[in-house]
Amino acid sequence: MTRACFITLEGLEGAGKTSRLADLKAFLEQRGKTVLATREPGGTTLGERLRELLLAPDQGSMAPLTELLLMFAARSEHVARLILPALEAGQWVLCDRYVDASYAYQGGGRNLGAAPVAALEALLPARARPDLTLLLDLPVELGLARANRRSAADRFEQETVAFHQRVREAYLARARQHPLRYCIIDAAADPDQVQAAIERAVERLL
Ligand SMILES: Nc1ncnc2c1ncn2[C@@H]1O[C@H](COP(=O)(O)OP(=O)(O)O)[C@@H](O)[C@H]1O
Ligand SMILES: Cc1cn([C@H]2C[C@H](O)[C@@H](COP(=O)(O)OP(=O)(O)O)O2)c(=O)[nH]c1=O
Repeated sequence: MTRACFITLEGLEGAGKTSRLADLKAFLEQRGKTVLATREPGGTTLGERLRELLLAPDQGSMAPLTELLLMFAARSEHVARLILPALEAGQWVLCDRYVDASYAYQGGGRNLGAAPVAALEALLPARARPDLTLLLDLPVELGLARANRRSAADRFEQETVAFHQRVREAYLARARQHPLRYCIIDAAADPDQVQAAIERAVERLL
């Protein structure tokens, strides 16, 4: 039996992470895996409460470091209570956003840089490092247009195009720094093509 894997989906708003995660869960279950699908910020009761604070449009701005620390507070709870126990029980874990989102949004979008994110990441256990990160990449305007069609804008979706451009660039820089872990997927393509590319990438872990 192969070891349970930890797979993260990353990308801009509207990239298709939520839709593809559901299909990927079904694909893995067809292969006989038990799968936990979860998201960040969130996943636990406390994490979902922190998510509400972090995303509420009427929250207004917060200091970038406060935002980063709240993301990691939610993540610490998520890792300890959900992700590690699932992996240790042999379940595959699929997570809609994870540490790389902090590099992209707080490090890149909010201009904090990578150092504070790396310092917090170092506090997480080694087993909580993803085996594969699927970066659903697409132009900013396309992602925001899709996200706006879906629902009212949250605190991040209200940000400028320039903010989201920095987020995208920070994600692509992470992918260049971690070429073995990352797989960049063209998320502007049709859903079927995106799903096929994801399944090819995941097949290597099976
Ligand atoms: N490849 C695609 N082409 C066109 N529309 C898509 C594609 N993938 C997702 N969508 C649509 O875009 C919107 C955002 O998708 P979603 O999965 O919620 O993205 P995310 O979780 O990355 O923000 C949804 O309305 C979804 O149906
Ligand atoms: C996990 C994480 C998320 N975020 C942001 C990115 C998203 O805008 C938001 C989560 O919203 P979410 O609804 O999950 O994103 P999407 O619209 O793509 O489905 O939180 C960070 O800024 N840093 C982080 O570490």
